[in-house]
Amino acid sequence: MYKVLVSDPISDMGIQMLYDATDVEVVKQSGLSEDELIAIIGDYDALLVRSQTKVTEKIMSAGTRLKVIGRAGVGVDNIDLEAATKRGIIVINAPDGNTIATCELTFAMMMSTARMIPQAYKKTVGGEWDRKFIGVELRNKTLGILGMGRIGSEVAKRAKVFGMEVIGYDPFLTEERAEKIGVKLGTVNEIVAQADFITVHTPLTPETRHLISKPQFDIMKKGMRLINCARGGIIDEMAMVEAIEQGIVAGAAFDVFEVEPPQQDHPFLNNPKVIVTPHLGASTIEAQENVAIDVSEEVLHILRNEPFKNAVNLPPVPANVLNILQPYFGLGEKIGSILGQIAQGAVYEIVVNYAGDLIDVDTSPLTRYIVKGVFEKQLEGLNIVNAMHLAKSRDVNIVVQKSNTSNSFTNLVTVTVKTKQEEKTLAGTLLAGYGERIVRIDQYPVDFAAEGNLLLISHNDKPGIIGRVGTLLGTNNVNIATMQVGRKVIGGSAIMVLTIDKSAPSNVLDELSEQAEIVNVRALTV
Ligand SMILES: NC(=O)C1=CN([C@@H]2O[C@H](COP(=O)(O)OP(=O)(O)OC[C@H]3O[C@@H](n4cnc5c(N)ncnc54)[C@H](O)[C@@H]3O)[C@@H](O)[C@H]2O)C=CC1
Ligand SMILES: O=C(O)CCC(=O)C(=O)O
Repeated sequence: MYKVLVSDPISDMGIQMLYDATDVEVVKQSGLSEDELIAIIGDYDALLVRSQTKVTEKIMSAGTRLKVIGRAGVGVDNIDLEAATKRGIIVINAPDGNTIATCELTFAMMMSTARMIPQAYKKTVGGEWDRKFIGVELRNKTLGILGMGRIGSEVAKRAKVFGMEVIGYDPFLTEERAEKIGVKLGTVNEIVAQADFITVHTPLTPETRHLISKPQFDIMKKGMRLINCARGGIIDEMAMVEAIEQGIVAGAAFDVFEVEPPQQDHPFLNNPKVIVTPHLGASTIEAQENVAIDVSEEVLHILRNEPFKNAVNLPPVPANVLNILQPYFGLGEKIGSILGQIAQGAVYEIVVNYAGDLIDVDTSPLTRYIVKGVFEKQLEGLNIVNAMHLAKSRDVNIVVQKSNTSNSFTNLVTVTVKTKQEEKTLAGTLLAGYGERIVRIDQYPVDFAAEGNLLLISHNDKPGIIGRVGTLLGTNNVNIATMQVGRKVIGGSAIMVLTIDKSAPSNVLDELSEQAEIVNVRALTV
């Protein structure tokens, strides 16, 4: 039974599939302190959070069973990603579910600051009939958008409908895409100098921290308005207060703060030109359901060892590449696993060669599976998130090669594992109608499906050996399911690959090793 802890308020409707899963127990407990979380996290396989829970390294190290942290939302700045990656904890988010909610809040904030709706509301309910709130129209104004991802692009579309001119900046925004959504491209400073309204939609990173600060306020159009529904700190709060005092900024609307919640004496809170909300961008019924559904689905996939898509601490794999590579993941892992079990000594290099169909795509996700396979019997807590990190931290050199030809195979994955004592090579392919096949061990051609208990016996190709191995296993009640013999030349060295129904006891392995003409015996499980 997998145990999932939900430590922030997350839509019950959205996580219904977790409640419904017969292999999952869900516990909801919000508002825990770090120490309280540390005390209980050891019982859980998954942790689901929004933005309140700060998932620190200490919490993760207490979470000895933790496989996945699910963030029901976009930003993962409340999760220590580096610590998660080191421990092999997969971090997933729900990047699409709250785009519209946040975009619509941004628009509401822009209109509110243009027409001073909250300020007017406050006076009206306070009994004052003040009609001096003269606002500005959005039509014919210039909107600058910093960060043209999901939310920024949706804001741009709506701004166009309101008759605004839109200038955008995003290092990944191409001219073609900008043209398609009717946005002019500009640099941060060009935007700052021209815009009547500016809204930011980037993550908070070292590059975006104080993206708008004193130098930008100095060149801003007087009387402009600013909106931040992304992350506190993208706009320098103190520099903005000064810019309001200097009449540069006529109004601002902030949903997010450098420190949340802000202190009672935060200068925004009693400034009549600043509208504030308590980080409500994603707070719609629809968005909360969407993100909870997305994150629950992914958590279930990860707990059940099924493929998943939104891991934040793994490089993204485009769908077209994933479609090509996914069928090879199992094969790659098995090749790695066999090599990891048969190679004697500490591995210092893994050489992977991709041939045939595989040479045209970025194969690094597949390489992760191979590396994971090599070390899976040696390193506890290893998974595809931390496999490369753990290999590199042990100074293992990973070399990836690609070749056009693959002899008679349409695709071929060949892996060599090097230790101080020896080099071992295995090649595998996906054969139409037959699935994953291992087709070479060292220099020997073979053909078998790597599954269950295997015996690899290196021997000299002499009459009677196969019979003796069969008899010895039979008399010890070890049933042989399949047998393959590979050799290069008659009478030379050869290899025997047996799949057996249960693992052979060590005395049987010793007896096998002692047989004349048998060079070595290696038992493994795949
Ligand atoms: N207030 C709230 O409740 C919510 C806030 N957010 C925040 O909004 C941010 C944006 O969300 P999405 O649009 O879904 O993310 P996204 O990943 O689709 O877009 C972010 C964009 O920022 C761009 N970017 C990164 N560095 C930049 C830089 N130095 N200058 C300009 N652009 C840069 C990226 O290229 C990307 O296109 C999130 O990172 C999150 O922090 C998201 C949802 C709700
Ligand atoms: O969960 C929330 O309400 C915050 C949403 C957010 O900031 C995000 O998704 O990045």
